[in-house]
Amino acid sequence: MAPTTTDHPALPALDRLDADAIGEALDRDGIAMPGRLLDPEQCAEVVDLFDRDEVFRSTVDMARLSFGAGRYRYFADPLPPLVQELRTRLYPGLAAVANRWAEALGEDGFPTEHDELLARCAAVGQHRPTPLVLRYGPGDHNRLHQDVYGDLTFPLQVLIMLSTPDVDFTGGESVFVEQRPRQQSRPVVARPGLGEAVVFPVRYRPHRGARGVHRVQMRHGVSAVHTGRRHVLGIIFHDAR
Ligand SMILES: O=C(O)CCC(=O)C(=O)O
Ligand SMILES: [Fe+2]
Repeated sequence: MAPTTTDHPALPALDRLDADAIGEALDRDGIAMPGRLLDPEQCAEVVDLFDRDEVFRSTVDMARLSFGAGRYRYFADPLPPLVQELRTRLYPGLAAVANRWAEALGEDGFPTEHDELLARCAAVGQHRPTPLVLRYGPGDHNRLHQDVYGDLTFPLQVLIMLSTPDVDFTGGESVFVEQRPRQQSRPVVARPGLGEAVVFPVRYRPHRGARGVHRVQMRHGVSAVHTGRRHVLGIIFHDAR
């Protein structure tokens, strides 16, 4: 079992996360930026994993699938300890937000602990881990998409920037597009710094409008990297079919 203590020295920032503030930012802005979760050495550690074939279960050439351009790799089980700990410890606070959303939308809720979510995924045939690392070079980009991997979708995900914007790369903004019923799309752009996280909806979030609560759909992607290399760690909480 990976450590799940709340005082693990490797990730002190996780102890300071404020789930209420994250929920408020998501409701207001569509995304939340809770600050730096990984220090520069930890970012470098995850980037270095990218070239180690044995820690990944599969690799996607984004151009081949018309997803954009660049490469990403899904970690194999067991996840590297840092990734495992991020996924396990980020989950409970986000589950509180997810459950508030589920209630607003009249949907089924989610368990309070991540291992229980994984058990539910396994029960519907979703066994394969979804955390991934993405690498983009000049011209590479990621088309707007939603990270759905089966019937069971946990509604929030997290990306962590592993490179330093304007130093390691230029361009490559994280782009989010919201779609409300009968409205034009709303773009949101994030430029997380090294080690910083962005929390965002996988598919949609509830919004209370004049006619009651409705779903605001969201897709995310990345604008073209102009120069250098951009690495990102993606933490998706449900497993894949
Ligand atoms: O590279 C990014 O900023 C986004 C990566 C992505 O699609 C994800 O984390 O799900
Ligand atoms: Fe994604």
